[in-house]
Amino acid sequence: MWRSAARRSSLFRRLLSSSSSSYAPPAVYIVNKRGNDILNDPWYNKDTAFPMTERDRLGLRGLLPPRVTCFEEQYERFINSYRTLENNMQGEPDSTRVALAKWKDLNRLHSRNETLYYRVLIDNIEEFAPIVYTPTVGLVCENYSGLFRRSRGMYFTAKDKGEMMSMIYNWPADKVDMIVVTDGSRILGLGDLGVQGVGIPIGKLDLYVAAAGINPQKVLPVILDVGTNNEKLLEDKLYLGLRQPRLEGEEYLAIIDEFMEAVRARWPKAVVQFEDFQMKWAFETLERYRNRFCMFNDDIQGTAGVALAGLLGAVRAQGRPLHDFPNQKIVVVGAGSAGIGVLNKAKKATLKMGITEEGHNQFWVLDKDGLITKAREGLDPAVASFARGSGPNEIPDLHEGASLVEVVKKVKPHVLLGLSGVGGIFNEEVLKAMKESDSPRPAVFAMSNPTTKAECTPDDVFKHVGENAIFASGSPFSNVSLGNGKTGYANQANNMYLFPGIGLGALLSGARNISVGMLEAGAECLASYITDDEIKKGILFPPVSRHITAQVGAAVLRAAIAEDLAEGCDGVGPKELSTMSELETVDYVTQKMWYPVYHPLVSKK
Ligand SMILES: NC(=O)c1ccc[n+]([C@@H]2O[C@H](COP(=O)([O-])OP(=O)(O)OC[C@H]3O[C@@H](n4cnc5c(N)ncnc54)[C@H](O)[C@@H]3O)[C@@H](O)[C@H]2O)c1
Ligand SMILES: O=C(O)C[C@H](O)C(=O)O
Ligand SMILES: [Mg+2]
Repeated sequence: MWRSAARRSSLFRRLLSSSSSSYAPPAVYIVNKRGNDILNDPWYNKDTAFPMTERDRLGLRGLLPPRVTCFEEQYERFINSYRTLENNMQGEPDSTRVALAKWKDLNRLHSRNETLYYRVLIDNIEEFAPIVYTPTVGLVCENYSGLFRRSRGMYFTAKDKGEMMSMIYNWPADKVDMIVVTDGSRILGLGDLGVQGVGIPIGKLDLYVAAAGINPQKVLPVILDVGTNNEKLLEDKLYLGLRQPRLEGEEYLAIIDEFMEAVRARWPKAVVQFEDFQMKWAFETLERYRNRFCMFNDDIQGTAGVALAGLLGAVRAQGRPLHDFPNQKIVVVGAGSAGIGVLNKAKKATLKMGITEEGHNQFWVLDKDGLITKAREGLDPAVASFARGSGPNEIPDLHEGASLVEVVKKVKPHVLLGLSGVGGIFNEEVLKAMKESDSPRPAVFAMSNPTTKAECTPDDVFKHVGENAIFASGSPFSNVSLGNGKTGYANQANNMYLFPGIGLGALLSGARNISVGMLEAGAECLASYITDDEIKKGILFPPVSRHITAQVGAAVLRAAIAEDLAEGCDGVGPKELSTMSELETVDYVTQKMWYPVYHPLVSKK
């Protein structure tokens, strides 16, 4: 039913005032503990910022140094000590040591005082994302068993079959909104890291808190330890996971099924993000659960939306209209879960622009065996519609298994996109061949993570392809100075621009499941976020922030409403959500974001 604008905005104000706004005075928290138990709980701990009245109320008098400091002083103290650490490590030749030292410093704060930790992270997200997330998180996973100090998240293993329904109640929080789960089988481009892969859900959820304002009390990192096929880990005496080969087939699926059912039983409205599953299980689990649970696979679906935004940006950067996209020649290196996800999404965009299923002809796909053609033995059905044939539209001599350099030389692509997990594969010869691209602004996307697995660096691209090139990578690199005050932009093309907004939009809509339309709405929002001026400079993506997440989240939420998938959240039903204008939805999503401030504490005892 139509409502007047005035009624609508009064309803909207009411909804906002009932939400946990960052601008409202902080609510009082009732605490079930006293004394040291509070200081040892990072959620409640304020360190030296407990006021004297609270120290009296909570049995803290005498347990802390006498001077009460304010939040700002604590913040400054942390940042200063972090800067000292940085200075002390300057000149250290081993960059691994430096990265791990920074990660440990942040991790210690995370374990001690969550309010301070998340404020530091939110305020300095560009500086700290590379430490708590890609690329340092890769290093952390590789060394996890040695670095382990304090458990974070839940571990469900092959030995827990039949127990998960009760185990899930061991998690202390009553409500969980966001779960990121991995089986550790394909951690970034580092392969099977078994139980050590738990670092990935932890890092992804840190971004959920920082960029999407999900309450850290309501996030749950999960590792499903079904064994590992990594021989080195199996022989490592420090390894903390099950020492057995990975479960396969029905045995494997039974574990994942049981976990999903346990989640549904305790938190039926939680959003579950699948992360870093090896290709076969990534696709199989997505198909198995996408219509039954509110879940998505970030590597397939999140990456696809980010890559498509980048591909459309590359069209705009040439001064071409978007409907020119089907004429762009795109070479994709890597036909795994991420590569196939990107190809399917890009093909869908082409079909939307009026190209027929038989008529699309813009992709050349390579995997570890070279160019994929219809002559490939045992052609994977997932890649079949991208396999090159031998018709009149084909470039002669581009045979099955052709090498990357041959393909680039003959195709002269507009875009070269890597999701191969092979560091340096876009070598000098390949990049020099890209210089002959048919595009005036050849684009190179080296999307593999972490940094050591990037297909090339921005320095190589601006040197060998030319200053007009466009560059994006999965892990962060610094911009390149091209002389004469000109900058070569090193964009970061990482699914971190989308997954926080997808999860947030799905959560606030209370969606039954995450549809293609919801994902498309998020991706379209990201693609239109950058202005023409920025695109002309070669800037394809915005810095990750709450602003972009709120926009993406609102787009996802509205799509859920439009598709009648929304059931509402926190007492705000689909009807109320559907009366909000686009702008009001963005405001609503922003206001629902958790923001770290100290709350007055009152003891229950
Ligand atoms: N930037 C992002 O947002 C993002 C998102 C998802 C994945 N990734 C990265 O993409 C990489 C691949 O992920 P995935 O899930 O698709 O892995 P995957 O194991 O499923 O697929 C890897 C693919 O690369 C191919 N490959 C291996 N060696 C090759 C070579 N020498 N030449 C050409 N192709 C080769 C394999 O045959 C396979 O098709 C990882 O490094 C991952 O970190 C990045
Ligand atoms: O984790 C990332 O940084 C991106 C992506 O999900 C990956 O698997 O590489
Ligand atoms: Mg991933």
